[in-house]
Amino acid sequence: MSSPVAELHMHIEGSLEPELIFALAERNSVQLPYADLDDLRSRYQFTDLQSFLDLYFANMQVLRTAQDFADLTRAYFARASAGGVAHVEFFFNPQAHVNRGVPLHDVLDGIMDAVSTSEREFGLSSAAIAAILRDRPVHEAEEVFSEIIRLQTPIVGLGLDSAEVGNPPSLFEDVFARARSEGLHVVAHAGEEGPPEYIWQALDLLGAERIDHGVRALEDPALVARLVDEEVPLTVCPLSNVRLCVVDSLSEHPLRTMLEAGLLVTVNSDDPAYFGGYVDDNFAQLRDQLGLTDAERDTLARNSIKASFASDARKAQLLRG
Ligand SMILES: Nc1ncnc2[nH]cnc12
Ligand SMILES: [Zn+2]
Repeated sequence: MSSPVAELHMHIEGSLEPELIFALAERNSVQLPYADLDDLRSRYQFTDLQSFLDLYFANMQVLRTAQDFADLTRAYFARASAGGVAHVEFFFNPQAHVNRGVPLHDVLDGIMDAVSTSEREFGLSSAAIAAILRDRPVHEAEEVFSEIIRLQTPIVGLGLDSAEVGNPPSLFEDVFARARSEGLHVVAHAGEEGPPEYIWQALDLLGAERIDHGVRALEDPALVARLVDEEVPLTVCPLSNVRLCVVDSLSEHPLRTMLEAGLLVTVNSDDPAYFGGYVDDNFAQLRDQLGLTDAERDTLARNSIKASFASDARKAQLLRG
């Protein structure tokens, strides 16, 4: 029996499986531009982050009600738990829903309803991180964040995602400062497609406690030294990196190099419905294609628990297995 894992980098909207897209389209009378499931699946071929984001945002149009968000979140919890995930901190993109007319409280009610029962229903502790769309105007981020706070939503943190290049962390200093002053954890996607400079900014300007992806840190030895020294976790997503052409293949993935450099690396699924698998699939394919050993898997599992925002008591429980 392998040790339990915490998943720290996944987007709940990225767990929207093709079957659920069709079921929700039917439930909500949404006309899909796909003939059938095969037609939809044939589009899951990406050349870069933006080509994926276009489909990701298009498909989430089927999410309309609090029940839809609760069903989506519970479907992910069930699948993650079956794959050995014992704790999850997941992203959701409030702007992506509010901007197309879904009331924020419906998004939050649905997601938080699933979070509130995850331990009882799935044996999985869970927490939600609101992620800001970095390719949208800064004022929009500030407005949606204010509303989340006004509604006293029990999120655990604020994150930053979407199209990276040309949208540096520096733009969002103020909203991240507010999040920290509200006592929230802060994390940011950086160094996926964007340069190491964006990782420096995420650390220095946003106060990011974890870097999501961060694979391009390897291009900057001074940055690697800092990340090692300060034990900043990197939430790496191997299958995502292959599917978005960040790396050429899993066998060439820098995960082992990162571990050997002393970085606090974790393995995550990012958008599992789009990238060919959940956390357990990532580990299985790393074993088969990168030769990941059981000892390396255990290190990665322990890293994920250490890097989580779970309470010390919950961390100790998870580490005991
Ligand atoms: N891999 C990723 N990078 C940036 N934004 C995202 N949103 C969903 N998946 C993402
Ligand atoms: Zn991501």
